Amino acid sequence: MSTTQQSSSDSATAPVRIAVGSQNAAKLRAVKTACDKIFAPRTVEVVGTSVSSEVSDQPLSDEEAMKGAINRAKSALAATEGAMYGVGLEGGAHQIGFRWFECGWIAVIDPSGQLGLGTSARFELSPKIMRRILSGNEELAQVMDDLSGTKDVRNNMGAMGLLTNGNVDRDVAYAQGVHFAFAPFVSDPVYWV
Ligand SMILES: O=c1[nH]c(=O)c2ncn([C@@H]3O[C@H](COP(=O)(O)OP(=O)(O)OP(=O)(O)O)[C@@H](O)[C@H]3O)c2[nH]1
Repeated sequence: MSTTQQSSSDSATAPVRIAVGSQNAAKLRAVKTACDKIFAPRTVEVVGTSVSSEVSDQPLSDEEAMKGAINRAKSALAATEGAMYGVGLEGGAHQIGFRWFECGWIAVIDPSGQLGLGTSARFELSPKIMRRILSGNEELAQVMDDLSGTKDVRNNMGAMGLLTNGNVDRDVAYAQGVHFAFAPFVSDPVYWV
């Protein structure tokens, strides 16, 4: 076997390394679940790094949450040697009429700078929760920990899990958003160019 054949077959069997801009366990589970499907039968290695989102701890618009996801994806890719993609996930609230909702924004970036964006499904934030977020400098995770009497909801089932009685946990909802953010990289280019 020639050297060229050897190295191309090695790269085809090496794990696909995905850099994630967070060490949040629910976010890492979401990326692993989605990427195992996207890249099957190849093995996927998810590397989580703590990076700054460069937006507020509790984004209050889709635009801000999307920006946070992009910033995280770029920083994760730059920080992780050998990564094929950087992924950023950012939870954020947004207002529609008089009501408030939360969803996760997901950004995927490759070394050429190509960007894909997606979101999880969204859920409604009650006026009781929003009053605390808007008036008290609290982020959603703190309010949910306090109201549920549990600790570290953000890394586990998330507000999504608490509000659906565990039927749609944060990692499950975010995994769908990861699939949508990978769409430009995995679907027929006829839809994009
Ligand atoms: O969309 C969501 N679905 C959920 O089920 C959920 N449960 C808690 N939160 C909270 O929403 C705020 C922004 O999220 P966030 O991405 O900025 O931060 P995070 O602290 O969770 O992770 P990270 O900053 O360590 O990566 C933070 O208070 C999160 O904890 C959720 N958001």
